[in-house]
Amino acid sequence: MPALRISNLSKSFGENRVLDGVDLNVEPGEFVAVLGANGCGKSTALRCVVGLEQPDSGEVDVDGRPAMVFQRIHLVHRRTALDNVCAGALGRLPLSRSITPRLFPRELREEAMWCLERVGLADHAGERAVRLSGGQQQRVAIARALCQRTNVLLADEPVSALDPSAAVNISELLGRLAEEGLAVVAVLHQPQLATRCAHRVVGLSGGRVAVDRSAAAVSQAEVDALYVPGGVAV
Ligand SMILES: Nc1ncnc2c1ncn2[C@@H]1O[C@H](COP(=O)(O)OP(=O)(O)OP(=O)(O)O)[C@@H](O)[C@H]1O
Repeated sequence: MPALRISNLSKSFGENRVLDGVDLNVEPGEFVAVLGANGCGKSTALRCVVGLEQPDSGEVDVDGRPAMVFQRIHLVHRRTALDNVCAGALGRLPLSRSITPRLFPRELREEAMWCLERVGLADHAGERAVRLSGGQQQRVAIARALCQRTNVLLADEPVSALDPSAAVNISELLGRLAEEGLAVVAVLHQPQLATRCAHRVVGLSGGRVAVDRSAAAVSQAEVDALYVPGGVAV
């Protein structure tokens, strides 16, 4: 059964019909990269999934609550990596345990440590976020999303602010997390990273899914057509 099911999703901003019947199913264990030209609605689609936008019509079914990471990494800079990851659990902690990080329960700290291990950053747990590199900060943000105990991880341009090597590392990490059982959907602006690291490539164009293929099968012409103004995949 899909961990994420998007059916006939439509969304307009005024006269601008951004999404016009988007369908997408993502299974546990799958890493789907979403491609498409600027303004084609990639972020809007993800934002509809997490509830940051209200769709006009269509349905979104998620197994549990989705978690999302962004291009701009919103960490509390003066706190440690571990405290930032613990913050992923704030939604399920009683207020009295969440006001100050010193009150984070021991079990939560252990869970957060495990999340840091999964993203390969356990040895930086005690470091303040501000001292970490961009790639390391994005790992912390991903660990924080894992600490939300999500089954569906969404990432909106998670590597756009990173240098090429960090971008590959984070994309490969998303692939590994999918292989551990998460459903992962990431908006990428680098088609070559999508075909290298994702299992499936979905291209949006004209408000719809124009390409939906395994990363191994998608052609360069199909990808190129997504970036032609008004273009439709070949
Ligand atoms: N809150 C909003 N109000 C009005 N228009 C919006 C709003 N959010 C997005 N849009 C418009 O919807 C369209 C799709 O935006 P969206 O950010 O989803 O595109 P995108 O594919 O993620 O683009 P990019 O690759 O540039 O990030 C754009 O024309 C954008 O200006």
